[in-house]
Amino acid sequence: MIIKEIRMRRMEMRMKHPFTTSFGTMQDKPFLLLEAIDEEGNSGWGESVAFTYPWYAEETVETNAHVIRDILVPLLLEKEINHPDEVNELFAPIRRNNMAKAAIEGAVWDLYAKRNKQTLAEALGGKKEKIDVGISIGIQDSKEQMVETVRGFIEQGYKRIKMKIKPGTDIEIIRAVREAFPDVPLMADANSAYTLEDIELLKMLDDFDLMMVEQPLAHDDIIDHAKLQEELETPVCLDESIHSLEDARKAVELGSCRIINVKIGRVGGLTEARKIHDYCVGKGIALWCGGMLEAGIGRAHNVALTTLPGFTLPGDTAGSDRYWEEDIITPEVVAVDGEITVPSGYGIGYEPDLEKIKKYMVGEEVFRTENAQPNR
Ligand SMILES: O=C(O)CCC(=O)C1=CC=C[C@@H](O)[C@@H]1C(=O)O
Ligand SMILES: [Mg+2]
Repeated sequence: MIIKEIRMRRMEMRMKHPFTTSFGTMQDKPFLLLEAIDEEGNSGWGESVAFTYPWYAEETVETNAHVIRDILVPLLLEKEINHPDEVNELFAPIRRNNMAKAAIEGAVWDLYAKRNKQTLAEALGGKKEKIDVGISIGIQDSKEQMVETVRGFIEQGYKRIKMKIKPGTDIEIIRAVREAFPDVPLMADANSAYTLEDIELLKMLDDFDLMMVEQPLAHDDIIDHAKLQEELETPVCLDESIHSLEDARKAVELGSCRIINVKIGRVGGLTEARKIHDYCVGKGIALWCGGMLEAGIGRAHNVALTTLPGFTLPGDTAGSDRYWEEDIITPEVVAVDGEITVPSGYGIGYEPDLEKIKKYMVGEEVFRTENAQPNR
């Protein structure tokens, strides 16, 4: 296939509820939607997960727009692509900027699967027809509010509860939830809010039978996490520290984690995510698919990735209705009793809703050969 045109739409959507982590709170979500169009006029769709502020990673909507427009599009337009893995190779000379790369690469994966009359899950090698999903709950105003919020999601059938924690909002709130729900699969995500000086506090997490503690230490660390994992019974799960297969290999060899949260945008795309999957399966490292508060296109990619066999733990891909009054795909992603049925439609399997996309679009750039930016 030849990519003849790439459309980059700037979107602005507002989540139903604010989402608070150890970094802060967000509710408005500007993001970029990517559409890749081939020589036959077929379209594939991808979504950038970069936020407007570089608190989770170094990328932003603006850095993504620049790198996509000025660097990645010129590398891809008019190229003969036989398999989406070639996009990963084409982009390899560009350092990092993984969320920008993943947004475009995801559109090519969707296009490839559609041309091959496959679901994206099949194109990736996934076999599951349903995926188990959990829910990620932001920091709440009180432990009572957290307990009630958790109760609501347990009643909806979500298979695992992920709570955000930070110093001062950790042990007591986990204790309250564990006492209220002794058997619920429970985990905590610290988003790097602690250091090894907090090791005595972190060891207290072992009292609550957590599935894991996610990224307790620095966002770019694997050394201190290895020291922490030696002291902790609770499995450490890495998120922000893992940007590539190489990062995963080093973390596993050092013993920095027993679980990895794979996010397509953080690792640079589905090809790299699949490499991490294949490596971790061989090493007995459990995987789950993290979320970045995606709209429907990104959510659809997460569903497809989670069909791979090594994704053995419920991820953060909740239903569209958890985030949006209305999503930009039809049908929306629906979780029933903590399960999402993998769509049977070709590619991502959900139809981009062009009316809704237009409604939330605030800008668009169209790249074709005659006006693609020169590669600086
Ligand atoms: O519901 C989701 O999409 C998961 C949201 C979530 O937990 C996160 C999104 C983005 C950054 C973090 O705060 C956090 C995570 O680290 O997984
Ligand atoms: Mg995380």
